[in-house]
Amino acid sequence: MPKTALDSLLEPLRPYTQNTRKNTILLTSHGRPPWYGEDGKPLSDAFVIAVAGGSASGKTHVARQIVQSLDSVPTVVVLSQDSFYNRLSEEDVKIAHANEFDFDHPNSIDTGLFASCLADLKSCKQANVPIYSFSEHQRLKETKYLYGAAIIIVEGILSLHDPIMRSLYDLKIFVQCDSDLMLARRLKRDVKERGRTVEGVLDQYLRFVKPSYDNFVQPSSKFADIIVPGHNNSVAVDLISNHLRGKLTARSVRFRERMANVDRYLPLGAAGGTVLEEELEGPNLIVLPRTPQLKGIYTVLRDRTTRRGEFVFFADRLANLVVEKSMELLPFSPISVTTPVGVTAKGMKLTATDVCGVTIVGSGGPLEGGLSRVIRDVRLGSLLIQSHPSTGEPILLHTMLPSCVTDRRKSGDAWVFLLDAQIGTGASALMALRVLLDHGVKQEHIVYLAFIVARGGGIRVIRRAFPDVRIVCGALDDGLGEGWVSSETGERRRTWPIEPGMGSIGDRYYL
Ligand SMILES: Nc1ncnc2c1ncn2[C@@H]1O[C@H](COP(=O)(O)OP(=O)(O)O)[C@@H](O)[C@H]1O
Ligand SMILES: Nc1ccn([C@@H]2O[C@H](COP(=O)(O)O)[C@@H](O)[C@H]2O)c(=O)n1
Repeated sequence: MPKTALDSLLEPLRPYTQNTRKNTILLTSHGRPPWYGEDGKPLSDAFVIAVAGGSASGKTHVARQIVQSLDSVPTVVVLSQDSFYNRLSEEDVKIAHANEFDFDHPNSIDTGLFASCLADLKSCKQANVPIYSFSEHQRLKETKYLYGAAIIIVEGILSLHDPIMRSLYDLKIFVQCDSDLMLARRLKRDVKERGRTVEGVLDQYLRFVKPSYDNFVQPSSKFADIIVPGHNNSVAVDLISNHLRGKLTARSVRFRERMANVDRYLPLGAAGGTVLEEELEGPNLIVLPRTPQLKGIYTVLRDRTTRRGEFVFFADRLANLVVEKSMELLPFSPISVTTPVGVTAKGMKLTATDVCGVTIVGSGGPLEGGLSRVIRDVRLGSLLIQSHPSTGEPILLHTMLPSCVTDRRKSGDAWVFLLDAQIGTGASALMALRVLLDHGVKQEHIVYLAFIVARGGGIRVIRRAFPDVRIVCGALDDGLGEGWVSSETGERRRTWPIEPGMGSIGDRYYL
């Protein structure tokens, strides 16, 4: 297949986005296009496929083949039932080591946790999935953070057994394999990969694996939409992959252009521009006061002849001002301190504990220094959002978020400064905000920091979609122009630069 501009963009990220552990595979193949509408709400759930079948029937093989043949679609996650074995007591671990524990009975699975992780991933939220060790017969302490799947493949012997799990699937597959072949494969695999002896494997097979297969696994095949053979199944996998591709194409959205031209379809109302101004100047859009000092900074930054060193100096000054202004939005409480002369002085202390910054890579960088200068040791994360070379739509290529955001127990209390130098069409901003909300961060705990926000355009869409998000910016610019750019491969696409603007702030700051 010829290499596209997007392939080149993704190449350096490959090692970070592929995890081929048996338990969970996260494969971010070609970036994630918008998964929500202009109202900011998710448009559709992730597509969930269940692959059931006996032990060593080839479920993982089928799941991996599907992942491989879907290399051109956004994000595919394989979620294995193995990750959800119940936590065992010390006593039960000993029983398991003596080959006396029944890991094939439905009661051995923490179905509640399995279903809630799957429901979260399906509804586009993150999940912290357990990691299982077959040699220790136990869940490890660490969990695997998963987020952003467009397709989820659930794989496990009992994945079609439970009715709640079944209600979460969009496509149900059963891998039908000859019993002798399954036993032969299992013997080979368990001795080689799971540290078992031949006698142990045969004993476990006769006592637990085979009875469970007959009582629970095979009967669950009646719920399957498709029965796939356990060998020579490449034709079946091709058919399934084509079906999935069709489903995803039907779900793709394009709306950067609509956001850029929002004023044409979102009427301003009878009073002309009045509605626009009201929409802009609500209490949650805070613009720095236009002092001569601030105007001076903007003059240098807007001037195309300003050299890089000077640009960086003034951008850093502006970053400090924007960050300090945004600090007013955090919760403080009164405290007293004793001064060096022994007198009590009343003061204020920041009460929010989990405060972090999330940078939109490239554009948000200049604000990152400002945040680090104002909040000592602030935790920082990043989102890599780029424009697709041919459609121009934002695509989410990588997320690296601070633990207070990725951990569901903390994200509801976290305060996040989203750092992005400018909001133009607002398409990337909408995506970044959706990512934070998917993680459970509250709208009212998000402060979007920008040097420039363009009037009209996407800011109106963002304010309508997420009215409680606070936006702090240095200036409101006139609006958006129209232009064209060419990618490395010669693909031409439309752009909407902010006017008067500062050009590409990230490029001028870093290059
Ligand atoms: N279609 C197939 N053709 C050849 N070998 C296969 C096929 N499916 C599975 N295998 C082999 O069988 C073994 C068990 O397969 P796996 O997919 O891990 O089973 P399961 O996940 O159902 O336990 C592996 O060594 C795998 O390479
Ligand atoms: N500690 C454990 C847990 C599970 N098993 C066996 O794994 C089989 C399911 O995994 P597959 O990859 O084969 O689907 C199941 O049949 C359990 O007997 C185990 O041996 N030890």
